[in-house]
Amino acid sequence: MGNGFLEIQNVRKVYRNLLKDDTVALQDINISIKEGEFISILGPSGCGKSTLLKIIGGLEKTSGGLISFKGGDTRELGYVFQDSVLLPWKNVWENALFPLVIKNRKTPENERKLEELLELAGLADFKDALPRELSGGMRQRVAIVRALSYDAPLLLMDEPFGALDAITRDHLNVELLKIWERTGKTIIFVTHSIEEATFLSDRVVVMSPRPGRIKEVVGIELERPRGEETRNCPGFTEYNKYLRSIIG
Ligand SMILES: Nc1ncnc2c1ncn2[C@@H]1O[C@H](COP(=O)(O)OP(=O)(O)OP(=O)(O)O)[C@@H](O)[C@H]1O
Repeated sequence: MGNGFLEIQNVRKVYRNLLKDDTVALQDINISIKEGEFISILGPSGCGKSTLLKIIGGLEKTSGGLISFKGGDTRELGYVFQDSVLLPWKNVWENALFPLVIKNRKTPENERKLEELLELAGLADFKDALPRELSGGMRQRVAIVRALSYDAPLLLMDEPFGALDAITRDHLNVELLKIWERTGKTIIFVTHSIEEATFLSDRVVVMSPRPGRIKEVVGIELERPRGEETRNCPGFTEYNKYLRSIIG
């Protein structure tokens, strides 16, 4: 066993189906993730990206292999989904605060940190707004702040910007990197988008389907901090081309 922050060793997942053949969703998955890394999981539909994230997050059991998380309690993970449902009757502040209330950790210090996060996410002026008064991008930003509210060391994101238009998605990618750089969290980010994976990641885990396996792990050595100008640099285009060639 290695000594990474998060070690995934020989993980396998089989979904048992009563009426048809079983689905081998994941096979021979091995990754060692360092603390503070930004990792993307990239691959075509059905290659097991969400299954892998759910297994890491403890929402799904493995059929074999080991997951070892040295970052603390696995219940202390932040999770952001494509459609991160906010409570419609609670305003932005109350939604973001909700995990702290449930975990009985609503302290003045934690509330101050939450204020800072809302500021960082550009939501400071919208604390009193209800979810229906926000754009899709703003709702996702609230969901990210909510997931970070209890200072989870690991943030799992399953296509959080998948339902947004390209301009909003690009903008939120920049915002997310700012939050990541400021908070030092480890992030595992599932996406279909090659450009998004290149822009955000330290390493991109490229998966292939049936059964879902890791095809290659590609280190993205573009300078940080990254911003809108990163998309215009030749390295960005080269990485995108390379990732596209691996996915095939
Ligand atoms: N609960 C389940 N029961 C049975 N099969 C499942 C279940 N969840 C996923 N699968 C199957 O496992 C495989 C991997 O699915 P998964 O959702 O992890 O892929 P994905 O790469 O996240 O796909 P997408 O990009 O479309 O969200 C697919 O063949 C899917 O049909």
